[in-house]
Amino acid sequence: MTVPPPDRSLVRLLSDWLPRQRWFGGKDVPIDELSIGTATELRSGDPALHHLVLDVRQNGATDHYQLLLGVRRELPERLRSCAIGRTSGEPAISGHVYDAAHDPELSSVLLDFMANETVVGPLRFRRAPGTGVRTGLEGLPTSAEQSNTSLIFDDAYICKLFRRLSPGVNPDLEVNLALSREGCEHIPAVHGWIELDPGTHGGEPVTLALLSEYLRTGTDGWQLALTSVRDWFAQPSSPGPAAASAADDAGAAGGDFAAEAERLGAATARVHRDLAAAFGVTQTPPEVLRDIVYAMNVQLDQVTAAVPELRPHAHAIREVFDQVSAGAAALPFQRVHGDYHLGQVMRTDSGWMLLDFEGEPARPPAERRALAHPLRDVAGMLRSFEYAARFLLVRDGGLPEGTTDALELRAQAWAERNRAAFCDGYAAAGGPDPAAHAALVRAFEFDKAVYEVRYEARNRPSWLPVPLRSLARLAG
Ligand SMILES: Nc1ncnc2c1ncn2[C@@H]1O[C@H](COP(=O)(O)OP(=O)(O)O)[C@@H](O)[C@H]1O
Ligand SMILES: O=P(O)(O)O[C@H]1O[C@H](CO)[C@@H](O[C@H]2O[C@H](CO)[C@@H](O)[C@H](O)[C@H]2O)[C@H](O)[C@H]1O
Repeated sequence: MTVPPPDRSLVRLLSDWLPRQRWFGGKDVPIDELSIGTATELRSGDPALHHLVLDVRQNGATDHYQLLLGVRRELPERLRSCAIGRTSGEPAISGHVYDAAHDPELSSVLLDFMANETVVGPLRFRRAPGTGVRTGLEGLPTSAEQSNTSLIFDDAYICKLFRRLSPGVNPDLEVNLALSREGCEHIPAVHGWIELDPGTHGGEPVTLALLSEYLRTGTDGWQLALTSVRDWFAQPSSPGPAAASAADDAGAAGGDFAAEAERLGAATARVHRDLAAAFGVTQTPPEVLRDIVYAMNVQLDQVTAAVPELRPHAHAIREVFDQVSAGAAALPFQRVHGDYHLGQVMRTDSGWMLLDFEGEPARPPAERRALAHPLRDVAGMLRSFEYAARFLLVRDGGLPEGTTDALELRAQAWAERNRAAFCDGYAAAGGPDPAAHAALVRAFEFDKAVYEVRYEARNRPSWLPVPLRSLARLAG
């Protein structure tokens, strides 16, 4: 017999539960105070559904997280894994409370409200102009490890609930709507969104969720790339000098990804073209690039202080940054993806689709929407080819003794071949040629790798060797 959990106040339960969630951004800092900013009842009865905005104070700053809170008198077995606890003394929210994103009976309310453009308290449910939203569908969260939580409704829609809320319109919604207006073929259609009226605080509505077309025929770029790397690792070794034969054979191996990488490069260039058309291009003076390099150095200092394993590479990284600063010139800046990697793209029947224009989750909102050089995205994807190639080498504590060196060479060959194919596709489709801006791309790559070191140290410590190993190689 299971012993029922003790009754506790909702705020105390949430303070215990929140730091254990993958999407919680402040895991490495203790919570000083948690309070409920807004609570909106979306459905009464048993089960009931409440929308909460949690104000979480850490290190003197307050972040806002949203939570769909389910409340039931009895918690069925299938919902135990998302239990938060049992509340007492809260007349409005009393009973077993849990993360209702995992409860299809409750998540269907979101779709119904978007279809009908319902307004409940400060919450506004919106339908995208010229589209419909089917009702009565139940949503279940994807199994993907994410910074947000996405619910799939009957293979028709995917609804991304932004967990950490930023002020104003979320760039993912803003960019997707703008690209739709440009007729961009490389994004899924937007069907609706949910926003929070800022009320007496003024300002723009805060985006809470984005409802998009579910790409039924889509396969995640990361999974496709990993399959290709696995095939490549499984090929029998070739005779001849190891490095040369590895590089030559990366093309001949089964599951070659290079043609896909090239098409992905072309799709990326076309999305950059549409972003430029939608938001404009600004010629920035050299000082802007020097400011960016300054910010790269600040991040490097912070991450080096927090993650000692980065220290041996810091000097070499700084030299790459300084080189760009010294040769800074005027450059065309525009809106970009901002957190571009293989997990953000899907291969469908009709080609590559780009997802998640939210920018890097750890960066402040203003930085995420800032104009940037499009090669910053290119560098992000180049890092991702490195990640895919190296992931199998460090997974589960690494490979057996003796196998690592040969596979390192193979991993490197796979990464090089696909990085080159991606850059060729990008330049051929009209993007700025990465080869002609090699120093800039290298600096962007190093900056991204430093970001990844912090990201992995905070979120997936067992992955930390992936960016560290490629930094060791890139930094020489
Ligand atoms: N429109 C879509 N159709 C099918 N799957 C999708 C769609 N959008 C996202 N996904 C899946 O969900 C995952 C995470 O989506 P993403 O927008 O990147 O969320 P997050 O910001 O939380 O990382 C993607 O890697 C993809 O597997
Ligand atoms: O997709 P998110 O917006 O949540 O982005 C964050 O998480 C990513 C991992 O899920 C992280 O990406 C890093 O790991 C990927 C493999 O899982 C790899 O393809 C990327 O190149 C690497 O940067 C991303 O940095 C982070 O912001």
